[in-house]
Amino acid sequence: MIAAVTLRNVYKTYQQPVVNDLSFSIPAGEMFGLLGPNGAGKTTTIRMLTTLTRPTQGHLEVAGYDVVQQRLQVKQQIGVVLQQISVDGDLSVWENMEFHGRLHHLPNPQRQERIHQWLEYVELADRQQSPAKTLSGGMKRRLQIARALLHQPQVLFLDEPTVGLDPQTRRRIWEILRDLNQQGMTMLLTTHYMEEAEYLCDRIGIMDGGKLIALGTLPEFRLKHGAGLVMKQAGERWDYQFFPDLAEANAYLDQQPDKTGMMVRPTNLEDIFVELTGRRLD
Ligand SMILES: Nc1ncnc2c1ncn2[C@@H]1O[C@H](COP(=O)(O)OP(=O)(O)OP(=O)(O)O)[C@@H](O)[C@H]1O
Repeated sequence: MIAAVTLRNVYKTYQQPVVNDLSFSIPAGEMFGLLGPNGAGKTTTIRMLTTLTRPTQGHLEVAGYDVVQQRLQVKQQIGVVLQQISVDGDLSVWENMEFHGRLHHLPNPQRQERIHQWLEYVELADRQQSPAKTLSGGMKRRLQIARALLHQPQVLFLDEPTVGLDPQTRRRIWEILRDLNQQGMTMLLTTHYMEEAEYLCDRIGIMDGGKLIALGTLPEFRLKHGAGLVMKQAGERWDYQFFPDLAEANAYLDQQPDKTGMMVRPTNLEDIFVELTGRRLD
């Protein structure tokens, strides 16, 4: 399998290391999620991969190009959806697309065709003349996604794509991302929503304090840490006990003479994060 994204021993240091010896790769076609709490180093990792900031040390490759030595080629191969909504509010939806298309030197009539195609795809065709500032948060995010796809990138980077959106709008964005991935788009997204990583991502890298502390699929994590969980309320906090599966967790609960404040449920990513770090994601 060809790697679409590779990081080898990557560091970024400001006053202190914020990305600390990061190594992983993403095969072409994969939807990869970087999960971690605020300040874990996820945005900095995306900023390095998308040429927005240089690594202090280490090797980064995207679509076969060296991110430091071949910035221009990398920029042509990537689409980027940043956390801050970066559409120009005074320009219309169409003009935002047009501006991006011209930046990427897309010739006409191809540029017009693609703008039509992607605005249809994200269901913004009927708003193409509206100033972008009049769009809802979810629509602006969809415009960012359409714009990022205009020059047909091989890899799409999304930093917290659904942060601040209501659950219904979040679902809509998830469907778009999933569909794009099914069409073959490689994606790296960062999130601190465990449901987002669970729902969307083939593989998940868990980051904390600039380091990758776990890497795998959710079933792999469950196999390693236990797929069944018994939670027991202990005053203000909950004690967690992991079991290989739900049946064993239930069997354990059945044996307890006093089941007050105890419950059984399947293990999720947040539980695994807590198990690994002793803290919650938020
Ligand atoms: N330009 C900068 N100068 C100094 N420190 C920075 C800079 N950019 C980021 N940091 C620090 O690096 C650390 C990691 O930040 P980063 O934004 O990568 O984390 P994150 O996991 O993406 O969190 P969030 O979800 O809040 O964006 C933080 O402590 C942040 O304050």
